[in-house]
Amino acid sequence: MIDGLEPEPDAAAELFGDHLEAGRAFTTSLARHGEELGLIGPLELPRLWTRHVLNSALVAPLMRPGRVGDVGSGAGLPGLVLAITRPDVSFTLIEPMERRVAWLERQVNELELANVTVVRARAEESKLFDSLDQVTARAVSALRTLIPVTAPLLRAGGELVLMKGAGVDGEIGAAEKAIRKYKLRDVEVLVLGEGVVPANEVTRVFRATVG
Ligand SMILES: C[S@@+](CC[C@H](N)C(=O)[O-])C[C@H]1O[C@@H](n2cnc3c(N)ncnc32)[C@H](O)[C@@H]1O
Repeated sequence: MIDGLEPEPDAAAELFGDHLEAGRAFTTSLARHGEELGLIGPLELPRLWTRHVLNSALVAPLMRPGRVGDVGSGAGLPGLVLAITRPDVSFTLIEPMERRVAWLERQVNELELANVTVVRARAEESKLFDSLDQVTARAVSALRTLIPVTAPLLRAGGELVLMKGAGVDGEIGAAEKAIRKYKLRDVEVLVLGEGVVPANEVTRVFRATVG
């Protein structure tokens, strides 16, 4: 077995349900090829499941049937993991880097994911403005700069679901101007994964509605 695969079998079963085999296949590919393709650092291998894959899957229950954009998908986090766990939702993975786009497309083919489109672009140049029901992002940038990049992609009433670390409250304070400019309402921070993943892997989500 490759290091880093499934040290948390109960959490994996709970979060992936019927889609656990696909989750394992994706994680195995990422463990095998992620470092050489520059998708993950060598230190990430032992914590691929908990810190990256399970962490991404925690957001799946927040997804609504409709069209979701994942800005800066990189290795497919959270976009591919969400597409695996939520076949009822259409995902558009937005990523500018050619090698990462090639990886995402290869995974879509290998995992036979019919609910994913990959767009090679920066979000600001993606021509997806006003079109999406929800937008996710993980490890892309602080809210102050992330909100101006993600909020314009949403239709009126659409929702930001931005994965954040423990510093999210400070990021919200620094993003006040952007929160006002993009007319974000119902702003809240959700804490996900308590009792499911190890305490140090609990994640936070900045959630807000546009307009
Ligand atoms: C640190 S990586 C995180 C990747 C992945 N979301 C994760 O959690 O592992 C940030 C990614 O965001 C992409 N990115 C940065 N700015 C972007 C933008 N304006 N629009 C779309 N993608 C962007 C980068 O190319 C990179 O793949």
